Amino acid sequence: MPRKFTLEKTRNIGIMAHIDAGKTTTTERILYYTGKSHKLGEVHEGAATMDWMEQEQERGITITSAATTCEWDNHRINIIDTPGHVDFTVEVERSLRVLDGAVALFDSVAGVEPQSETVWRQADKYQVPRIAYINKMDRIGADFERGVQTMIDRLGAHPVPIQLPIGAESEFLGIIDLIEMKAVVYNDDLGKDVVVKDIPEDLLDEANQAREHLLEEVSHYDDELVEMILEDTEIPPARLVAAIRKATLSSQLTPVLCGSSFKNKGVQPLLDAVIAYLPSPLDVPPVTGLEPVRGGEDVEATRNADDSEPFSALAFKIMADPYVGKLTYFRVYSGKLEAGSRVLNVSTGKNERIGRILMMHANDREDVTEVFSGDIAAAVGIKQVVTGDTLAAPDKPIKLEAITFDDPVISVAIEPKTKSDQEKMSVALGRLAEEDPTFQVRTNEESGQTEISGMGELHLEVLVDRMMREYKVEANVGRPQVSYRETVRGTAEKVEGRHVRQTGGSGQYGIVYINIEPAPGEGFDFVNKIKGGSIPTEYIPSIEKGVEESLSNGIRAGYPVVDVRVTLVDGKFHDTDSSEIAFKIAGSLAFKEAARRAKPVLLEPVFAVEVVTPEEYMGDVIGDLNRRRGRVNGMEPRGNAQVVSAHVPLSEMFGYATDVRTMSQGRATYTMQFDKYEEVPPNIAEKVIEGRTGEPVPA
Ligand SMILES: Nc1nc2c(ncn2[C@@H]2O[C@H](COP(=O)(O)OP(=O)(O)OP(=O)(O)O)[C@@H](O)[C@H]2O)c(=O)[nH]1
Repeated sequence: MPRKFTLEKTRNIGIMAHIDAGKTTTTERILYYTGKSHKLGEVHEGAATMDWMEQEQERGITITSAATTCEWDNHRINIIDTPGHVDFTVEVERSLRVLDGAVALFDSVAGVEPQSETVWRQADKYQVPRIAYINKMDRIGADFERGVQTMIDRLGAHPVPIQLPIGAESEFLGIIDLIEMKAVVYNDDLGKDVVVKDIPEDLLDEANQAREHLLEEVSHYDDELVEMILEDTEIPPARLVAAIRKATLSSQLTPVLCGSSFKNKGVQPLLDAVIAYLPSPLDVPPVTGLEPVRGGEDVEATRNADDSEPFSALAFKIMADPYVGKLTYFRVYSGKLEAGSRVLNVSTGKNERIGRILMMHANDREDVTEVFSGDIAAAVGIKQVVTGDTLAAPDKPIKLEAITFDDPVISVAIEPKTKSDQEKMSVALGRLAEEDPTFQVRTNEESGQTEISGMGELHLEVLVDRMMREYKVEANVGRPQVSYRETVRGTAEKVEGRHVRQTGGSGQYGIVYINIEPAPGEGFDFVNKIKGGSIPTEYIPSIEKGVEESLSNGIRAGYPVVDVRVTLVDGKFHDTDSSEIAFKIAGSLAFKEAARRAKPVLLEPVFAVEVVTPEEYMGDVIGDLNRRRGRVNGMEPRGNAQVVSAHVPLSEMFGYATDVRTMSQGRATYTMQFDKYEEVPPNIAEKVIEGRTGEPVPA
């Protein structure tokens, strides 16, 4: 079966938005107009087709990113759903990795909100070309110009309107298209009665100015356009579109559109803009990766978006599906893949048979026999796979760069209610962890309890909820605990680790000397400076292993140790009594002693918190943040409210949702996101250590 759409006519896009900006509604409308969904569902009444998970409907937030395929104007658009809540940044990261372009969606009243900032920066990191859509133009307080200004102020972006709104709030009637210089007026709220006409007299001046601004901005990136402007040549719309496209693809500017998805105004022009300005798979650089070489070092290689190249794809999402089992969402970068054929999971080294290939639509799925480069689809039948694995042609493998994720910052203990729950629980947790790399499961060595950890309270809540509902596990859930870390602030030199047992039989003999020092941002670094063979090379890896094992057991409180450099400087061995195990133990002992001497400290996750509150509660909000050990960084007016931004340790933020509501009679809202690890003040560190180890706090 030949491909239905050429690569030029394919768009892989994401919609990035702050929570509640209207992403679900907009996606719904897109699916409606592209004919894949037949009724307009009001999101919070549970009819929305994208938010198919129960929890999502109840909470009204989009949690999992599913890829949805639709068609518009003879193009295929794959929409990779990206969530707006920072507890799910992993979803954002993974979708940014596989999409080629994005629609950044903003609320016309709030403008750019804090979490849009996070996502925007992530998109900068992956150099994703974007167009912006200022939604909710029908809301009271809607202000297109201010929305655009906040993109400059808060994102440092280069927004250029290619549309203007006609009216605002309840008077929002449609848009002015600055390319065609026409008015698009919606006569109803269903998006059915649309007329294109001349720009209304009273908006003509404004439209001309905006058009001039657009031409000026775009001409910075197009010399020929400058000439046309200077010579007063009429610029054909297609010529202008091409110039905007070029500047958008190189991320030099962001075209801005507007609308009201809820009132069905502006959605079709948005779809047109996706096709006009966002990249096809051919417009983004070819992927690079490493090609394994038998018996040698891997070599760098690229794969072009081309069906005749060897098959390569990235698995970006694994989902347990109640009907077909495990679904692996993947993006094909090169080549093609037939259902029933074999691929190599380059990351595991195992060959896997692809059972079925499915194209996912919002509310149905279509079996396809073949997928081509640039496609996004889901495979059934891959046994061993995790997010970020590369799938490739077995005879021409390549390993694409894996997706990187932050470590979890929060954990809870969970205890199954009965013996049969115990088994179900381990299956459920295993599956959920497979789907979500920022969700980890471990057994606490001391208590024997199962601990799960993730990126925030909500993240864990949702996962526990899914475990109970989808896998019918009954369990008691403990209170959320912060994931602390340990590190050293000082140094220690030539610290001995001695493991010597020579009481008959073959003894054990290993002595090592190490230095330890802080290594900010490096995780763990091991340096071998053994000279003159004081320890034979074959024992060095065992010493490193011994040190590494100690790292995970902590120094004072049993939390993982990070950002240290350990240098092996000297040692002693015995011809017959030395062994790998003896050196491993010596390494571990040396580390424990050295770390203890090098000013160990406890680190805690600190979150960037932004509270939006009416002026009259600002004093209370700030006072409360101070009591939570928060550092208030600034305040600024936004509309008729005040925005307070602060850094607050996660351990002090439990229950904040309720407290802030009580404090402000329900009127203040807040957002928080992980920022960095910082040292815990000594008096508090003592309490944490006591709580963890049961050791008394010194008076
Ligand atoms: N007035 C108005 N309300 C809108 C518009 N678009 C969406 N909404 C409303 O805004 C609320 C949030 O919309 P959603 O589509 O769920 O927002 P979202 O960005 O998907 O939110 P999450 O899934 O929670 O991240 C809903 O009550 C919508 O009805 C719009 O254009 N105008």
